[in-house]
Amino acid sequence: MKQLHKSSPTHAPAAAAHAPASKASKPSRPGPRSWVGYLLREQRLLFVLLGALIASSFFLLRPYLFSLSPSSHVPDRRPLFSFASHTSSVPAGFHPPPRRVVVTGGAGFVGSHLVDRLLEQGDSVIVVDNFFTGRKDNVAHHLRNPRFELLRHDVVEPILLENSVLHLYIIKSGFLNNYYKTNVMGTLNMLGLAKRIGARFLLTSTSEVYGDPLEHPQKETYWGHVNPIGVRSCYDEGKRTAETLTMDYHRGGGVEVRIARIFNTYGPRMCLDDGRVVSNFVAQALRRQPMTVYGDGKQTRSFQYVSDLVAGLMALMEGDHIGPFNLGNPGEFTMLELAQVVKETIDPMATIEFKPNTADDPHMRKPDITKAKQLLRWEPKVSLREGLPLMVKDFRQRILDE
Ligand SMILES: O=c1ccn([C@@H]2O[C@H](COP(=O)(O)OP(=O)(O)O[C@H]3OC[C@@H](O)[C@H](O)[C@H]3O)[C@@H](O)[C@H]2O)c(=O)[nH]1
Repeated sequence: MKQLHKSSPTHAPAAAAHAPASKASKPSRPGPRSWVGYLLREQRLLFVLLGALIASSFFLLRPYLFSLSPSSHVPDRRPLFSFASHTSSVPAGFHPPPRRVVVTGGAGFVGSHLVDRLLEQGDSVIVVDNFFTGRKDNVAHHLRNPRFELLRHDVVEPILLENSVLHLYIIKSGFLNNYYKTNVMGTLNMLGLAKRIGARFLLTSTSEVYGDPLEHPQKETYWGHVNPIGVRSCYDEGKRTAETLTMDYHRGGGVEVRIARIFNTYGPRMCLDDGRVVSNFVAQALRRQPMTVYGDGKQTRSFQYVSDLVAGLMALMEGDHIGPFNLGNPGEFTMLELAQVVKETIDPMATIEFKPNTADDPHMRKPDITKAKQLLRWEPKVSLREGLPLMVKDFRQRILDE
């Protein structure tokens, strides 16, 4: 622009010399031919084309320039999973820039399924995982995808990243000493990140917040029955604190948050040896070992297939409601009934073996999902008998590969 202005004085006398003649010989409104003549004289056409080129380059390059600029920390307040192009206010053909979603624990069982879904819908995903229980194999099929990044990092330490944050961490039993610290410090660090960059934050909480419930089935309004100093407290109290922190950052810090309370979930990619009941029974039956039933086996749980959970998490992120929402399958089974389903699915000759139960084990658990049905329009679709064979296929392959 400056160069164009600078060059104008050198041409000014020539332009002035032509002005009276054209005024005298032509009517006040110049016709098309005079415009053509005007443009062709003294390389004016060149300047017009140059101007058009600069303007169009600016608009074409603008999204890239903004995304590269370190000063572009403009809070992105649009929903994380935006279907904005479907709304009437957006011009047809316009596609919003894809989102960058951070999934902590994204190489884990649930996390990796969520990552599949996010990439499928066009988002870019940064997986942050410390690989304590997550496995590179779970996301290996994305390693060549330019919209996928994998970072080895423990969320207990702060991390500097940009754009949308989706917080998911699933930690297996066996790292009990780290539970509370990870739940609290990890949540705090990720909430800090979400606050700094104005991103939406999803906390994957758990049905464990209800403890050994005195209300059955459990509604989100139930405050729970938790032993604060018991062996499970590092997990259930850790998640309860994580919920508290999340609401605190929402109320005090204006962070846009969502909370899911996840009930027992199973499916392909579960850790073979995470100690959970479905993975234990399936792996034991496949290895022709007795299925270990803890206690009298009459305690109940409700088992949800992983694709149903992912659909619920997506609906929660896309929706306008903070939650908490119970995400689980209300189908309720005793552990003896579960053992029977596994037996029928894998091996009719499978046996069971009773073992002492762990302390404070909840006697029953079943989600009331009325709230999620009404507000998220979500409910699980896959029954235990439909979902279990899909998990067994994956487990059989991995056990064969051992
Ligand atoms: O081999 C086993 C393992 C477990 N069990 C029993 O199966 C029941 C379920 O135990 P799991 O360890 O699978 O799961 P829990 O219900 O204790 O916790 C689970 O609940 C909700 C999730 O958020 C948690 O991540 C998950 O650990 C318990 O009653 C347990 O005693 C067995 O009978 N045999």
